[in-house]
Amino acid sequence: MIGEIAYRKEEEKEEEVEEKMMSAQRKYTAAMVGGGFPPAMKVVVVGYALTSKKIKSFLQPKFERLARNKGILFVAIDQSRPLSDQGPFDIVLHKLSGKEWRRVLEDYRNAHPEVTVLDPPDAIQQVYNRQSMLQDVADLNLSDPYGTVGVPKQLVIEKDPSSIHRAVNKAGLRLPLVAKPLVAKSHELSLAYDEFSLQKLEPPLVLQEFINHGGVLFKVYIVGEAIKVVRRFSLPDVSNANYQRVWVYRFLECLVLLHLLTKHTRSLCCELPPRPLLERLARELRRRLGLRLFNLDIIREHGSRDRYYVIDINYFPGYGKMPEYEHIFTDFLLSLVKSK
Ligand SMILES: Nc1ncnc2c1ncn2[C@@H]1O[C@H](COP(=O)(O)OP(=O)(O)OP(=O)(O)O)[C@@H](O)[C@H]1O
Ligand SMILES: O=P(O)(O)O[C@H]1[C@H](O)[C@@H](O)[C@H](OP(=O)(O)O)[C@@H](OP(=O)(O)O)[C@H]1O
Ligand SMILES: [Mg+2]
Ligand SMILES: [Mg+2]
Repeated sequence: MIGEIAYRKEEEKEEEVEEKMMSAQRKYTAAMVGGGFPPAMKVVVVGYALTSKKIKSFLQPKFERLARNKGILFVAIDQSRPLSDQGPFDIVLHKLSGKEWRRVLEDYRNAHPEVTVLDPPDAIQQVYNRQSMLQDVADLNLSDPYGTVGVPKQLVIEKDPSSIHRAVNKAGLRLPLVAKPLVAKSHELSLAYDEFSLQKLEPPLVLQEFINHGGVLFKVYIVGEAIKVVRRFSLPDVSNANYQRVWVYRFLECLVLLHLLTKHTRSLCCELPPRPLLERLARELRRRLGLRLFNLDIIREHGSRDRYYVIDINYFPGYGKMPEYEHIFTDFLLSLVKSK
């Protein structure tokens, strides 16, 4: 990768000139980095610790090229070496799992408060668990002239599938229910249409009331203060006609079915949620969650003009699918350094 090679060269040269420089300035200059950056351009060094899947979807060549032109250099973090021995970085982008890695990041944040770590590991943990994921949206209880934003009624089942039926009745949840694994990184989703199917589910999971929403979902991508909304196909509404039988099925199978059913009969129409409502929601959640890189899955209740539900929050989602992400993301990275 061009960025890595350039960076290694820079490290070697840095040793040579270190004595002369005697500067606390951590920014890289073109002279230090070598080819690629115009002379005297301050280079923002972004260390990244991402899975190979994420690197492929996020660090696309067009994005890296644009970043380079704006003076941003992406450098792969080597997990086998101490973080403090690498860099120096201006920003660290990460999405890796494991307790040990979280500890490494926390130690690094404490030792290097001058580096912006996106985002704090503890804050990310909150949205990795579906029990706590939507808590801030519920607490916010947003309601203004543009609409209301809530969360579906939900219940956590830790274990014992035979107790689900009783727990559902006690909590007053109405069927059908969406069952999602408690750990948000797992994407297997089931629909339970009646009491019989409840005992077939495998805890630990979260049960959520299914909300009819016309088969359209809004993905709201958030990058710092920027937001971008796109429409996506979603699960079709549940009616008497399509749930006379008991169905518990995997989400993938469901998506194939959905795709076949809707391909020629539907287009992604309908109005986006009002911008001021989304801006307020994003602003509040950024602050409450302590995150800058996430997206929200939002649905509008069928038959309502302004009743919205947040059903999912994803940390560092698939930005490669967000229109204009290259410009939005690079501007965001530069703004972080500027604001320091
Ligand atoms: N409460 C609900 N009411 C209606 N439909 C829902 C509900 N919850 C989820 N869905 C549907 O199921 C899909 C998957 O659910 P969800 O987004 O929670 O799962 P996920 O695996 O975390 O998805 P992602 O890939 O976005 O991380 C949604 O995109 C939506 O189509
Ligand atoms: O952007 P949306 O449609 O919300 O979907 C994302 C998921 O929510 C993320 O969990 C995926 O990222 P990870 O594979 O890093 O978990 C992410 O993977 P990607 O970055 O490889 O596209 C997406 O699948
Ligand atoms: Mg989702
Ligand atoms: Mg999700």
